[in-house]
Amino acid sequence: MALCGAKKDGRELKIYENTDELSTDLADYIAELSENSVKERGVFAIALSGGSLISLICKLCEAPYNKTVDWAKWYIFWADERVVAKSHADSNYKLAKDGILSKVPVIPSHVHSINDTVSAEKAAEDYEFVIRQLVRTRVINVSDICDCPKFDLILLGMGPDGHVASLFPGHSVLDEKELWVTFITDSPKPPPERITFTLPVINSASNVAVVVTGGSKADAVHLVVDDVEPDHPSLPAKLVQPTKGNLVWFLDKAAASKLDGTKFSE
Ligand SMILES: O=C1O[C@H](COP(=O)(O)O)[C@@H](O)[C@H](O)[C@H]1O
Repeated sequence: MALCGAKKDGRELKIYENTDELSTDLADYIAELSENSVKERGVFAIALSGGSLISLICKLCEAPYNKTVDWAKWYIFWADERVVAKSHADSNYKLAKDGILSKVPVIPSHVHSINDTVSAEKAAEDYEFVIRQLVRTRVINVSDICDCPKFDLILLGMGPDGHVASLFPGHSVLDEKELWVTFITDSPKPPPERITFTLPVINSASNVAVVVTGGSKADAVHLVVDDVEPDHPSLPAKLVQPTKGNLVWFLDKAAASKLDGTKFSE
């Protein structure tokens, strides 16, 4: 059961004793959003991240979710991707394919990975083009307040430096306002070439979940959630603030260990 503490800035915090409890609740959360979205729109457009997130959502491959989730209605995207071959160990697509997508009955044509045969710049352009086509046909919903897609759910991890997707602290792409998908060639975390959703796209989603585990991220969680040094040079995770959507942070106790006096109730 989560030890929950409401926090400011519209962030709901869910804190768990361990990653096993977190994974179970996260699977429930995703399954419920999927069910609601399929009821309302007939489809579920979800964007994944890479890294530790994938092992934390693996329970979706197990009972009851493997049978109860309407996998054929899922359209799958990546909030960020490393520009490497899809078969490369660094590929976020490969991580999700091996960990989840190969184990559940998603429709292969609904899985929208990047073009891995072109430059980072072209891969970002191509990916935005694909998303624009799917917005036109409303497979992906559209924001009613800005020119942005409105994903049903974007799942993000966070690095110890506060990066989310491939939006790194102090990087100029944090200021991108027009593009939906952009690229970097100087990622401080290898590999250097990546594509990423921009902040306007992340902040237009109906639901955003930031999933963070481990003591190595406790300082960053504290800086972001407790809003330490409000004028601190932008920590990307702090800039994740959906305009109209819901924002939930899933934390294990280790990641939450440096939060200021949060009161928890079971
Ligand atoms: O490089 C990346 O890092 C972040 C965080 O990864 P984690 O293993 O520390 O959870 C990840 O969310 C992103 O998708 C990935 O490309």
